[in-house]
Amino acid sequence: MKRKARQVPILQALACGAAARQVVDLEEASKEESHAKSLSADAEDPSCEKATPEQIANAATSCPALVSWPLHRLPAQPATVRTVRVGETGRAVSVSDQELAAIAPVQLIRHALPHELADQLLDSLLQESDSWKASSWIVHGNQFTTPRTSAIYEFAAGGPSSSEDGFGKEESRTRCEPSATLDRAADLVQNLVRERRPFANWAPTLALGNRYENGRACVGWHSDFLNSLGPRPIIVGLSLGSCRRFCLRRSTAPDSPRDASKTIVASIPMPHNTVVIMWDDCQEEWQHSVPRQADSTVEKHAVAGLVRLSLTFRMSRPELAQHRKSCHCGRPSALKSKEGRYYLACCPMGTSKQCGFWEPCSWAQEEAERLRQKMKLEMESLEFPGTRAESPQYSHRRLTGIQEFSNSRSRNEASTTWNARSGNPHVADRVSIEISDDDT
Ligand SMILES: O=C(O)CCC(=O)C(=O)O
Ligand SMILES: [Fe+2]
Repeated sequence: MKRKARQVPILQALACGAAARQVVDLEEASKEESHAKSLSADAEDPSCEKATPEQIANAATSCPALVSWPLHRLPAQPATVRTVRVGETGRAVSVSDQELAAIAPVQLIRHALPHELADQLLDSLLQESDSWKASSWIVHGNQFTTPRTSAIYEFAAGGPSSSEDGFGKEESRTRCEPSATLDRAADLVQNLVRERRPFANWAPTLALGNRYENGRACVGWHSDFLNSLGPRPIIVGLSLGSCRRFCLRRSTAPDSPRDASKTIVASIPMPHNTVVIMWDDCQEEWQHSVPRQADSTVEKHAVAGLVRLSLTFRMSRPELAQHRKSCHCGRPSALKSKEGRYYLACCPMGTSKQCGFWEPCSWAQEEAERLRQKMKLEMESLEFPGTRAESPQYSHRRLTGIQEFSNSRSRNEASTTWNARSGNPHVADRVSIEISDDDT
């Protein structure tokens, strides 16, 4: 892969953390969610900035779900799956990585890279990330700074400028040269996707690095910009260093009217060298975040300590440049999606202000539909063990929520079945899913 070096802008990041299967009492799950809401914020939501270390510590103390999470507090042996129902507000269940793929359009890969490579990448990025910068933006006249630092690594020479991706020039995001180690990691990440979706022809052209110094560093609920990626992109996150939680929530009304008032929130501890592939419904229909955590709940890495680094690998599509459209303010507008509709909007960064530009984006709507049909045909032509619905990329559609999963078998049976499939289950292979009546 070729390299470039320069300054770039961007506004998002993602993350993940450790390992654990932990069931959270629903009442506490809701508390945790509301803490997540108040303590972590979207790149566009400055509230992420506001919590002080004391508030974080207090929140963790008053929220058992947060304090009971860390891996080192979990039993050494895999625990059994437990579901707690509290009133009618929802419930939380522990699920395996495979089960998660049946609920959300993501796939987790543990020990994703050869260990030496992951460790080497961590070592080099720990050093390089000293030069990474936080970004700032202005809302209602107030300046906010991201509670993490980041940088762009561009692999493909001649690809579209990151500025078209919301990584705008005016943000002066650090742009770094990918090392040979990162190039190799990018190639392997590409293979991980291609093994699962050969027809997607996915190849990362850039990676956004995020450094989370400690539990206060976070990224709030967001979906990634689609500008240069186009609709329904595949985005792959690699976690290095300490173990933080990577959260997903369904941001659109589910298909089934029965579930319309429900929100599914997955909280995924992701240890060093774990990959999450966000498949092509993920940016459109789900949001992700790396919420704040009390330092005492972050499982440290032997070398990185509390520091977590993430790289999100993305593929730009130069042919989409023709569709670029400027805001009233003259800067590139951002392509976004909400509830299945694509639109272009002003997305101020740096010191610029929101100009109010907004319009539906018909080409993206058509492109999304084209890609959906293409995938459907290609998935059908592939041979999966079992039915098409068994494919991880499709299986989440089969369920309107975890309730089908929960109802379809006894929870203990489910646990046994899935554990048996995944061999000797490790605590890292469990995630927690919450369903609440909270409206996103
Ligand atoms: O650090 C992470 O895993 C999340 C980063 C992220 O959401 C992003 O880069 O857009
Ligand atoms: Fe993101």
